[in-house]
Amino acid sequence: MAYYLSSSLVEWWFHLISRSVAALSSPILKVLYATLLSRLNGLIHGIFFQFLPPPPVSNFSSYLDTLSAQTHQIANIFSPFHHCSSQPFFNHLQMATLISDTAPWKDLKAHVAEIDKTHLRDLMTDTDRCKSMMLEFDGIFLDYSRQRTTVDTVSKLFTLAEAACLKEKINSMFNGEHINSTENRSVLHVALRASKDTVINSDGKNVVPDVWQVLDKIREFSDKVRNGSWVGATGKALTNVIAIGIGGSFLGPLFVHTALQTDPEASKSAGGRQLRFLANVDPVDVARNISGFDPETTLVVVVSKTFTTAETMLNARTLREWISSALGPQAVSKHMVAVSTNLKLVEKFGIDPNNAFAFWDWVGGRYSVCSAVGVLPLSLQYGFSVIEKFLKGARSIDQHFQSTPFENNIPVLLGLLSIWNVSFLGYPARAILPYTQALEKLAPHIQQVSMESNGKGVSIDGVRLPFEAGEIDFGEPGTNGQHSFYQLIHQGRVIPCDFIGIVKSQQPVYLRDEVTPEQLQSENVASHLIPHKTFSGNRPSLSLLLPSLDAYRTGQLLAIYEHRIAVEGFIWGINSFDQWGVELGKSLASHVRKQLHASRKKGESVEGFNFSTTKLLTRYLEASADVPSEPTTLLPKI
Ligand SMILES: O=P(O)(O)OC[C@H]1O[C@H](O)[C@H](O)[C@@H](O)[C@@H]1O
Repeated sequence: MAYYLSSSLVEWWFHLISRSVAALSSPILKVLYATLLSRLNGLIHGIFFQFLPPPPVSNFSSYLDTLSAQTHQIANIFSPFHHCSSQPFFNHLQMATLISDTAPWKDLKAHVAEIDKTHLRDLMTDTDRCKSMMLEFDGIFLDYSRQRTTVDTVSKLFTLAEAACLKEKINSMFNGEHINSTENRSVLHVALRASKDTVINSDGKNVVPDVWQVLDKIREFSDKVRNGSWVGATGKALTNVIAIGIGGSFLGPLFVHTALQTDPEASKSAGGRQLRFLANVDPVDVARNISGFDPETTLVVVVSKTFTTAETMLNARTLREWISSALGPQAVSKHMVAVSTNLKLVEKFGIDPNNAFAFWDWVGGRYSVCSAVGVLPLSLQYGFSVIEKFLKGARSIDQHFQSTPFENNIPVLLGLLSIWNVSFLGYPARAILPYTQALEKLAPHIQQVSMESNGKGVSIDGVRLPFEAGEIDFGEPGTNGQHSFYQLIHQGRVIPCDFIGIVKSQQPVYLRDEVTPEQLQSENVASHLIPHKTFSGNRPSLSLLLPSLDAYRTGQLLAIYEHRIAVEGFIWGINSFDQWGVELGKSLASHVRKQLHASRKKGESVEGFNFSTTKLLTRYLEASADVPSEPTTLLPKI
């Protein structure tokens, strides 16, 4: 206990040092101040070693690592040449300078006036420019020549990346440093898809063996369920799966499931099986999910990182009731399994810990599809070997992202272009437009990954941002979107578009050309209609062309977007890996729930809310006076 307490104190001390040194503008003052602080630092470590009990053996080497790293950091302050360091300490140091205060940011601001003099129509005639804005990796082709950028813009964006220490931040992520500083965690979703022989350390421990232990357990369990050696309480095979989860425990797996459903290999492998997702707390979602399913042949997977999320826990209790009322309470152990980082709560809920699949706090919810969160339900549906290909696809992009120079690095380029559009050209939204119905759930998933990650108002150091970070993501598969919101994109607001094309469709159908001679005749447009039929153009877009869409390519697409979003956050200097706004929402919702309960059960009046909320709650309570105050055991049904 004393060790942990003192260790936290030391952590806090270093945080203080880094922030206070960073606050000084003069380099000479920095050096003098750092000298003084390093002396004090020595004193603190002396006290730590002499008067406190030794730290536990397992933590001792990591403590020594920290100590040596910190000594190195203090020494580094004396170097006038340091700018970016992979040490988290320097993240504090340089993040205290907002990116918007740097010369490359100001240079890009000034550059906008030059770009405003250009038109995409003309930029597109410069073949050399266009060629320089096309690249390929592993069959994936990126063309960003339709962005409102010149070669000069792109080079200025690389200079901005340097000022933001992008390379060092990417390395810090892969090295398992605690870049999610407000939650004091590493960010290692890349470890979830690493090959068995890779070493990725978090807090001095290689996490890859743990990852593979769970993957092997999933392979074994999903094989048993699929081949009928794991059966339900009445001896019947479990051919249906309902995965309960919300947010990151839902959107990613749903996106991958939708992408694979019509892929020939995956759909063959899923033959006779069904996978559904239950997310919404609205009982309508329960009714839809259990409709046509028999508890005898259904396996329920409860997916929750925390195992406390109100919606998921309510739905889990409802489906536990669905199973036990039909098959008896003892059936739960055969029909319910769980995925969580909180195995204690899983057991408390009544799920056998042997049937729980772990993941770790260094996996953010919205980055968890490659953990058991996605891999378990998807392997039950498609077989582990198909899902392993999905992991391999994501891994190929991880390697590309980590090792490719920025000029040819797809996620880096995409991230920098987003920064250009949002922070310099002032286009805050982005449309994600995949030309395949199989990517129907890509935009909803990316909405969470992007908007929950980068929708922040302060820098990673807690300084209020003088610019708006984050972007508004939305989308729909083409051609559906064309018949819906493309009008606004053509002639209304400017919304940069990601066009995602798939060369070889999952379900190819080739029709004869249907163009009619009438369409080819020139139109005699009436003069009053001419302004309505005029398109000013100059609207940025980019094209990402994938050779096909199978499990491997789906993994690649996922990782491209995940890393692109991280790049944006790294440049803006924010923490893309926490979500305090959502946490606030959760606690506000819990106040409302408590109030509704107290009003219904004890007739308490609505108190402690503002006028509007009080009015709405009172009105709702009056209008729903027939709702029983005691929980009902009736299950929703269609
Ligand atoms: O997986 P859980 O712990 O149930 O959390 C589900 C979701 O809860 C919140 O909405 C978080 O902001 C999401 O990031 C998370 O994915």
